[in-house]
Amino acid sequence: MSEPTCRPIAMGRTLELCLKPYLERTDAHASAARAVLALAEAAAAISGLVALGPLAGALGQATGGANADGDEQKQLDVQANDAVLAALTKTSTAYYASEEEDAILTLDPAGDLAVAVDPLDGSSNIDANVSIGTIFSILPAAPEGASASFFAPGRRQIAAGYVIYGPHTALVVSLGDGVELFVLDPADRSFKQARSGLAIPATTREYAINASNYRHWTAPVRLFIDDCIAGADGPRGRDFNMRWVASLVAETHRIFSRGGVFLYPGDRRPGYESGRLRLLYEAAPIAFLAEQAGGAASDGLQPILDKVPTTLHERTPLIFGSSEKVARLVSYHTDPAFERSQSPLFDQRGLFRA
Ligand SMILES: O=P(O)(O)OC[C@H]1O[C@](O)(COP(=O)(O)O)[C@@H](O)[C@@H]1O
Ligand SMILES: [Mg+2]
Ligand SMILES: [Mg+2]
Repeated sequence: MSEPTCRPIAMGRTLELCLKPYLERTDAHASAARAVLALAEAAAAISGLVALGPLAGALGQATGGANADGDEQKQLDVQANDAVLAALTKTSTAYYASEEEDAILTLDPAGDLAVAVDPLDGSSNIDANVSIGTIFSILPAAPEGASASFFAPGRRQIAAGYVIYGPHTALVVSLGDGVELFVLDPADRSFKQARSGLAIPATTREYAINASNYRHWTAPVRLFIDDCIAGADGPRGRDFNMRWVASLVAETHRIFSRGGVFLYPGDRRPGYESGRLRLLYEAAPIAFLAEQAGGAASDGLQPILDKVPTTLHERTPLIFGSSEKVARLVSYHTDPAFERSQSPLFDQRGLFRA
C-alpha cells in the first residue's frame, strides 16, 4: 500500500501559527479559523478527561437521558458538549447544532458562523479505552436564519475537521485548501503541525463495515462485501482486509493514514433505512475532509456534499475513502446492469470485477 503523500512542512508549528493566513483575512474564513482554535481548546480539555479515564469519573456511564436521535447519552457525551459549547460562545458563532442538543441554539445573533458538532463520537468505546473523538462542521451563517444555515449542501462548509483521542490526540482539519494534521503536545497542551497535504490513496485493499448487520444489507452492499471476502478466490482475484472500530473518527484516521473504504449503509433494520450516521455533523464534515484529501464520499447514489439536510439529526448512508472503491460501490448501486447480477447467472457478472 502506498504511503500518503505529504507536502514538506516546518514540523511543529503551532495551530495558531498555521492558521495565521486565515486569521488575517477579513471574511468568514477568519471567523472559521478562530472557531477552529476554540474547538481545539475544548478538545484539549476533553483529551485531558479521556486520558484520566475512570479517574475522571464514570465517563461512559449513562446519564439516564437520551439525545434527539434516541441514543442513550453518556456522561462524556454531555461533558464534551458542554466544553464545545462554552468554547464556541467566545467566537462569532451565530448558531450551534449538536448531536446532544434537540434544537439549534443561537449563541451570537450577530455572528457569521453556523457550527455543527458531534461532541463525542464513538460513545460505545468510552469505557473500552478505544479511540473516540469530536467531529465539527463550520458553515456560514445564512441571512435567512438558523435553519437555512444548516439546511444547506455540505459543499458550503468553510471548514471541517475532527479530533481523535487515541494513543495521541490529533486534530485533522481543512479550511478548503487541503488537509492538515496536528498533534496535541501534552507538555504545553497545544496542537502542533505534524503533516500537511494529507492524501487518501486512490485504491485500497482494506474495508470497514459492521459485518454483524450482513443479513440486513441491501444487495449492492452484500455483493461488494461478498467479493471482498471471497478475496483471491473470488471475482476480484485478490485478498482484502477488514477493520471495524465502531468509532467513525478512528476509521477515518486510519483511512487518512493508509487508505481504505468505510461503509455504514442503510439496511433493513427498523430505523436504519438510512444507516446510523448523521448527515450534518458526521457525514458532511468527513466528506469535506475526504474530498479535500483526494478521496470521495457518497451515500451510494450521490456525493454526500451535494445532500441538503431537511432535519437536524437526519441520517444518511455513508461510503467514503479511496476514490476508486467509492466509485465502484456507487456503480454497484446505480448501474442497471447490477440487476442482472441478481439472476441465477450471478457468477457470470463481469462488470463489477476488478
Ligand atoms: O455500533 P455500530 O452500529 O457499529 O455503529 C458505530 C458507529 O456509530 C457511531 O459510534 C455513532 O457516533 P456516536 O457515538 O457519536 O453516536 C460511529 O462513530 C460509528 O461509526
Ligand atoms: Mg458520532
Ligand atoms: Mg456522538
